[in-house]
Amino acid sequence: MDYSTEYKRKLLPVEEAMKVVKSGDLVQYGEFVMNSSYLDAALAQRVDELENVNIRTTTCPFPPKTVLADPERKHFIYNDYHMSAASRKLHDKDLCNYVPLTYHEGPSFYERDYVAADVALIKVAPMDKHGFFNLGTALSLTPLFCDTAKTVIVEVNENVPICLGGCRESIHISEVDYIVEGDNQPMIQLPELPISDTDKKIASIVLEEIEDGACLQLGIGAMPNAVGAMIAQSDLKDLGVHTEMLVDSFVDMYEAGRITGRRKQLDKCKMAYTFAMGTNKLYNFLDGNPACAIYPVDYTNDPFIIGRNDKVLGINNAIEVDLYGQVASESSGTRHISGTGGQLDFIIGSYYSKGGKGLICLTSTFSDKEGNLQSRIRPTLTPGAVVTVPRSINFYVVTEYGITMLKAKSTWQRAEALINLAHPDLRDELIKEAEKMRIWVRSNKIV
Ligand SMILES: CC(=O)SCCNC(=O)CCNC(=O)[C@H](O)C(C)(C)COP(=O)(O)OP(=O)(O)OC[C@H]1O[C@@H](n2cnc3c(N)ncnc32)[C@H](O)[C@@H]1OP(=O)(O)O
Ligand SMILES: CCCC(=O)O
Repeated sequence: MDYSTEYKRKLLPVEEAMKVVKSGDLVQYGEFVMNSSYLDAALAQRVDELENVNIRTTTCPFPPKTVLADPERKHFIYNDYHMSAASRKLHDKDLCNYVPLTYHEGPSFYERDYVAADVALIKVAPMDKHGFFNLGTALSLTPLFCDTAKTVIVEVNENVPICLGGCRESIHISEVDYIVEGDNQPMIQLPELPISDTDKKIASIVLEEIEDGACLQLGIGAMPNAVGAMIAQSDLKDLGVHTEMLVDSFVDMYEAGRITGRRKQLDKCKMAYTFAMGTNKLYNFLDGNPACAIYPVDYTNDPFIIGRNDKVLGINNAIEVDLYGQVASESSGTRHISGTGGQLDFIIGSYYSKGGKGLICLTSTFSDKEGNLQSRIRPTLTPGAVVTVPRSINFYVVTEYGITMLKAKSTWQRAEALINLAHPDLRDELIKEAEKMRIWVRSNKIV
């Protein structure tokens, strides 16, 4: 079948396409690096004509022009399911709302009609001969935006890599209302983060936990990248990947021969993921590569699906952990930092996995804005901090001073184990605080 007539019929100049948006609408942007700055800039041109337009995204890496054009928030109200550094800065200035999300539940928000977009603005690769536009590096919740929006507008960009997948990695022209040909901006690249000596120390402790045939999930930040770099140089065999986010270090591990996926129970020989963010090294690797399979997040992050692979090793970062074992990864006190994302999904999923381990990794200290060294292992979480992983679900905690497994430990055993992961100079203070909090049973008091 020839789709070129339909393509021409649906093709609009960007200014015309943006006229679809009305005051009071909910406009759903794409996700992660698949956000379209081209469509956003065109919508921003209409700032004075529109009122009370809600925009939703997931981890948009740039500050949208719609938001910058409206510092009083009279026209556009911006919402993010998970703060990027750019969203965090906007949130600090009251220009971005956070929408709490346990990541694998995201698609169900739309399936259950808790939220429905009026207009979806989605960046895609050029149409193939079968009439499909590939959705590129972010599947996540995007198919549900397209299913539920009253109007779907796609921006075609020739630089979007074709990400092959397990399901719904493309949208068909019959499901698209309007097509805009964009400015073919290159893919947004995230700089590789510098890896500190402490990150390397933590990574070396994590490496000890990884066996041949393990199935990896790496979170965001320098430390998971350090783990990836060390694995690439190790002699580990037949590692698998079932992750939320695919980053550059997976390419290094694959090219070094560490990843084959042969021992996976699901998606054998494929790296399963729901979004990718990194540099062109990653995007070039993904393009048309059958070794990778992108899926919606209600597959990759469903704890029961995660648990069907054996030896799942989830490696994620946190902001602080208290002596009860509660993990705060999304806020520092009342300051919102990021989001729950898939952290809880992977801690729970790794526990369901035969031989699985869910690791919360953090440096033992943090320098505050005044340059004072603060312990990230704290008696209680900073007031206002949001709990990302409850104590009953937390599994392993790692700092540069070691690793501990919390399951089946009493409250005093947990506190003792966690104090042993704190910076040695800060341990006495933690012991005193634990005593005040009466965490110890008298006979087990630390002396
Ligand atoms: C994409 C994925 O991660 S997939 C994995 C599953 N999802 C998750 O784990 C989600 C929850 N986790 C996260 O969001 C991240 O891992 C984080 C926030 C815990 C750490 O991420 P990193 O990129 O290493 O954080 P980074 O060191 O850049 O700090 C981010 C911000 O938090 C602030 N921050 C970090 N630690 C602290 C602290 N102890 N006290 C106060 N502020 C802190 C930093 O100053 C920075 O703010 P800024 O941008 O204003 O300077
Ligand atoms: C949107 C989810 C991103 C994360 O898990 O960090």
